[in-house]
Amino acid sequence: MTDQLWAVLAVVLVVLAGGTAALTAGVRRRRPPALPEERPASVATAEAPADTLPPEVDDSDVVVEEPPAVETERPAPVAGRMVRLRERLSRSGTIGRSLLSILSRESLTEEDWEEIEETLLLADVGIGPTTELMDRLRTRVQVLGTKDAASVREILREELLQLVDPTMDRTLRTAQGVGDDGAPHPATILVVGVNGTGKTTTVGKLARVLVAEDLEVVLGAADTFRAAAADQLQTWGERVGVTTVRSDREGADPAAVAFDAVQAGRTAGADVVLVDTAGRLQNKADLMGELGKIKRVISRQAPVSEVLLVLDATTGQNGLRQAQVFAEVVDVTGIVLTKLDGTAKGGIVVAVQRELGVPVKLVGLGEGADDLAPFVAEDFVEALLA
Ligand SMILES: Nc1nc2c(ncn2[C@@H]2O[C@H](COP(=O)(O)OP(=O)(O)OP(=O)(O)O)[C@@H](O)[C@H]2O)c(=O)[nH]1
Repeated sequence: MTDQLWAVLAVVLVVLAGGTAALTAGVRRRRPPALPEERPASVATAEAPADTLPPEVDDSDVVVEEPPAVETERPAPVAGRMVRLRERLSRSGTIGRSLLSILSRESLTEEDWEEIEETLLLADVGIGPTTELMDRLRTRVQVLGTKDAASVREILREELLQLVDPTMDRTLRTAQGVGDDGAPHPATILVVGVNGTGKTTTVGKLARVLVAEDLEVVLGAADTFRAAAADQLQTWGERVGVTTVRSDREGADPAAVAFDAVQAGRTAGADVVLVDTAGRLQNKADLMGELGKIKRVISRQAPVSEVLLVLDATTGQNGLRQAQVFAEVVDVTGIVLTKLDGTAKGGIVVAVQRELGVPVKLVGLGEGADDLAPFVAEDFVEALLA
């Protein structure tokens, strides 16, 4: 009898213990969900000041890497870089030189015009701008009485310039702003684009452009997808005495790095915070989620001043499609066209501006540290005709 009693007791205990475990597991699984990112402004203010990290963002592994106290490089002056690097555009110049030689022929046949069209399309100018330019050239060449070389060149220069659009505002927004509390905050520049387009290199070169203009810069290595990208960026920064905010953990939250970079910039009284991002394109929703979150989190401390989209000029129409995806996801304010030194497809400048309605602000003209130039429409067209 006693044995039976003990057995019943044991069964009751086992059942009770199992029930408790199940309950505990249930509680663990039913933890309250993380706070939604988008909350009404009033609630967000009540729960956390605007300049603190949102609870869903963990920055415990983000570090601020001060540059070592060594002698730093002085980057090359920025003004006139496009003129100085003009010979790097010699391949792009094929388009200008070809057009010039065709237009200079005694009388132009339909075949000549077809050749002009082909030249423009091969240089990636795009169908719309090509048709437009041809119409204008036909009219102007007809009106032109004598066909001296100088007048043909001048007509072509004017028409190409109109296509590249010298009226677009290409200035980088690098001025500090003032917050609601009256405190200054740095300009923040988010750099987006597909991996391999030269994004990290561009952020490094852009830091040098800004340092050459005597601006205080902080870098944010929010491309946490590839740990080497942070090392690469830090090296760029160290060369010119610029601090890099980064995480050593691959896959760390990019928004946390971006937030801490802007915070470090504010604390240091920096003029500009440059944030490199990963921008993986395998899924538009992911991209939108990641870049949207980075932008929102940065905005808690300072509005995003610029979103620069880095595009590889050698990728032509494919690059253009990538650009469109990014433009649908974030408000791109400027384009950086890299590797323009290695391509005859300089017409992409026109095509991308037309497609996105956003100006090309900077161009990459080589692998050297100071081979990034502010884009000047007049200098570009002159280089095409040189
Ligand atoms: N010729 C030339 N090469 C360039 C230019 N800009 C970048 N590159 C090269 O392009 C390669 C890729 O550059 P990265 O900066 O590593 O590319 P990324 O887009 O940052 O790639 P992830 O870091 O993987 O995102 C490097 O070898 C650069 O030197 C340019 O304007 N001209």
